[in-house]
Amino acid sequence: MESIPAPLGLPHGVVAHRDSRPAAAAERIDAVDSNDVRGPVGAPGRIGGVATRLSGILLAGAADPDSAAGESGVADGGPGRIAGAAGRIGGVAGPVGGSPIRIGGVAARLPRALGSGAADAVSLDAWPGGWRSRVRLVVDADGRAGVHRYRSTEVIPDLRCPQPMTGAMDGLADQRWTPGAELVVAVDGDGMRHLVEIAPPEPGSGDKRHGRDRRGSAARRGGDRNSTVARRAAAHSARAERVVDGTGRAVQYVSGRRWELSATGFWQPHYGAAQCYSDVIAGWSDAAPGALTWDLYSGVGVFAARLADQVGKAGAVHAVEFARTAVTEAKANLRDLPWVDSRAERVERWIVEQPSTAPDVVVLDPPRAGAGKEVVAALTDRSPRRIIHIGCDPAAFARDISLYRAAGYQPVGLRVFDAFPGTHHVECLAVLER
Ligand SMILES: C[S@@+](CC[C@H](N)C(=O)[O-])C[C@H]1O[C@@H](n2cnc3c(N)ncnc32)[C@H](O)[C@@H]1O
Repeated sequence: MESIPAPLGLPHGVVAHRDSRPAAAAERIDAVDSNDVRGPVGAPGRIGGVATRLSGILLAGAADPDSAAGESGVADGGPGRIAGAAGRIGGVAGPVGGSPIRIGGVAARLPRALGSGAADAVSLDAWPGGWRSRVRLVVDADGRAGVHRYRSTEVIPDLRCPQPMTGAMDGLADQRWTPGAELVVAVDGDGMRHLVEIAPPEPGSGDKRHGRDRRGSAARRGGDRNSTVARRAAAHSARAERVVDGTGRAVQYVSGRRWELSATGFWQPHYGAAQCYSDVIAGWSDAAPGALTWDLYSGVGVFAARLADQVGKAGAVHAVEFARTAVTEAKANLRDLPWVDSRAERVERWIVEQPSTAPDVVVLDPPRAGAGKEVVAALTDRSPRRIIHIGCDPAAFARDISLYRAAGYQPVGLRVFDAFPGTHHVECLAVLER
């Protein structure tokens, strides 16, 4: 287990009120009041319960690979607060008020739950004004941009939020948009803001988000992997996009390499995350020249590029991603690295078709619900020397790690990043070996 000191003193002193819960990574949080940030708009529940629940989920998830993500079976720990600034993940200062329950406990318990040593829990850099480079908004019947009320389709036309990067939301509240549309705001690596309006879904297109209260059963359980994927696919399918600001083509940089991608495509939302994770991965992977490596759930190939640098042209990187646009963009952005093979396939289908030849290093960065049993089983059957697994939901992450452990892999390094300040999500990265 490597040991890297945790930087303290985040500029964002995020303290949650006891009468709210922390927002999820994709959720907007309520307006800042001095040092306080409230949870998602209209969310019930108590903050102390959330911290306890998270810890419980980690422990339950690690112990039981079948345990469901979400809130089931974990006790509410009563009132408490998540500590601010120095008390965040990996911090040493105590909580600001009352209870010892704090998010730092999550990081402290994570390695125990995973059977590893102490986590190196650090924060991504933050600058005053916000960390979020990607924001997705909805438009209400009156054409006002806003966000959904927690677990509801009701649109709250209030854009005050401390998360977005400076300037990202400028002017949006003053304009009227197409009712039922979505707005994507992306601030790219050149500091350019791109604003894209995505047309409302066609009636009967399969996108139920505007017709169904998200308090439905799947949402209540946290959503299952397939329904989430299907819903997102439907949400993105064949909806006209209108570029309102910028070019609609975001330019991003990682380790001196330039990417150009659709502003509505996936990029790590914290402006510093792609570089940060890619550095951790490059440090851990240590792939030899000529080695075979896989980048699963590869997006536009940010991690594939780092693996490609290590294995060189005598090696191979298989990058697997199901979003066709992202794969087209990966091919274009990595065209000088022809030993990267970018494929538009579902990981769960692709992986079972691979020969038993052991890859040297495999990087997995699945969506929030995690990789799951089938993928982990197929992967561990092929006995890679090293697996690097990434997840922003500690519960799903712990469940996946427990699956690796059951297959004989152990975490030998673990990093936790507070990549979504003001939310209960943290980015967890583990490197595992047999
Ligand atoms: C968390 S993102 C990571 C992307 C990339 N690693 C990065 O850092 O930019 C997860 C990616 O997995 C893709 N994805 C989700 N489910 C998938 C599946 N079943 N098979 C292949 N790709 C999938 C999504 O489209 C998304 O690009």
